[in-house]
Amino acid sequence: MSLRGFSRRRLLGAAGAGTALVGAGVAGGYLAGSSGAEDPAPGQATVPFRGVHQAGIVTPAQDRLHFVALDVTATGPILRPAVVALLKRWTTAAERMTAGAEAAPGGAVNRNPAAPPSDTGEALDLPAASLTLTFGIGGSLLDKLGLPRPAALAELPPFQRDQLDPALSGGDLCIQACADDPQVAVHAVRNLVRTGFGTTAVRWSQLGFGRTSSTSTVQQTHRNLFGFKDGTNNLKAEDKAALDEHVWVPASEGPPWMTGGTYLVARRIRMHVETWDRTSLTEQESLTGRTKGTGAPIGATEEFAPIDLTSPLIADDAHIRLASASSLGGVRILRRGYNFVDGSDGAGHLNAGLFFLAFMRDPQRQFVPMQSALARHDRMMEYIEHTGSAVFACPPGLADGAYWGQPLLEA
Ligand SMILES: C=CC1=C(C)c2cc3[nH]c(cc4nc(cc5[nH]c(cc1n2)c(C)c5CCC(=O)O)C(CCC(=O)O)=C4C)c(C)c3C=C
Ligand SMILES: [Fe+2]
Repeated sequence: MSLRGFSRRRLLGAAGAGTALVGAGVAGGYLAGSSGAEDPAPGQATVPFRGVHQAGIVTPAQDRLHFVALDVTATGPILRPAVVALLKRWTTAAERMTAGAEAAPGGAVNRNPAAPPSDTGEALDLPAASLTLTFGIGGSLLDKLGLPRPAALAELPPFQRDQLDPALSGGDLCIQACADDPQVAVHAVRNLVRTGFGTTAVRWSQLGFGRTSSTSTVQQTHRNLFGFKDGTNNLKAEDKAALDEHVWVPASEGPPWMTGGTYLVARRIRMHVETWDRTSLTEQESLTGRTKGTGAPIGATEEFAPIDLTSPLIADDAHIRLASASSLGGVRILRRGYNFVDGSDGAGHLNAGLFFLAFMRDPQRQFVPMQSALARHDRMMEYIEHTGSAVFACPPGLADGAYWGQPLLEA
């Protein structure tokens, strides 16, 4: 029986999502880095909402995304209490939905029929589908609250060939919803957005499909819309030392509310797939630095073979050379992006691309040098265009009873 089914909803009752839902998460859920050997049937899995780190970062990347950036519309003396109240409501609803329950007790059909339902209903009867909800804070919200921005949350500099649309960039808050069912991800975002009415307004949002990064060694590498395996040389959940080095903010770096958290860089990258499709296979592989079939580095046969950067077969302006840790003094990032197709552009082209999401300890020291090198020298830039950009601070995971943003707002 689905957690969203009638029996389950009655079982949870009006008050007690907390204990029951945490239990459901542990019983049926993935633990970060688990082997997957005991995974429940597809769609039935739950990912624990609380923990040391937020879910949706190193937990196995699901296949679908709905990402939303919001602005806080409350101002003046009510700003801070309104944000605190909203984050408490969001946390309660998010924890319920990640466990497969409706956004609020009573839900879609079991409340006063003369009042709007407390859940919009489109996920009734659907299981949790590994839903994760990951929350981030934009530097602009800290400015509004009169709180200092961590240096890592400074605005990104302009990069060569950026074509950023302000309407697809920035935001005071973000929520990343990932699930193995698009309807579950959309339902979660819609219900959180609805809960924010009067305090927040949607600034921009992005749907994604076909994860372009694996975040665990048990996952297969999927393909981007250029047809190449993407995520082969990504950081993986199993490499905890690398995550500590490149992803999680250590206590020594501060501020205290970010210890165990990470920063998210989001870039909406349009891919000119029609131009790409008129490019020879040899050129496609040469500018990527990998073969299209197996994903192996050019000159090797296995996908996960080490990249020999002394080889002249990997061109100086190949994507994987320019983005590699050895070309960037050891810099690495955790990629977690998705493909998108937002219809067409009215000029006979698909409005398609990669919604690039990456988590890192300090965007200024990691994303900035990497993207600077790519923007200047990457031959792939002839086929792509960065049209949206945002950076968010993603605080650490929640202990029992805590709400999203609490260490920041109650410091
Ligand atoms: C600034 C960071 C990066 C952007 C922006 C980016 C865009 C982008 N990438 C691809 C396709 C592939 N990227 C691959 C590897 C790769 N990409 C980045 C960073 C950015 N990519 C890194 C750090 C790496 C790994 C480099 C390494 O050390 O080997 C690959 C190869 C497979 C893999 O390892 O993932 C592909 C393919 C596209 C299409 C794109 C923009 C649309
Ligand atoms: Fe890349």
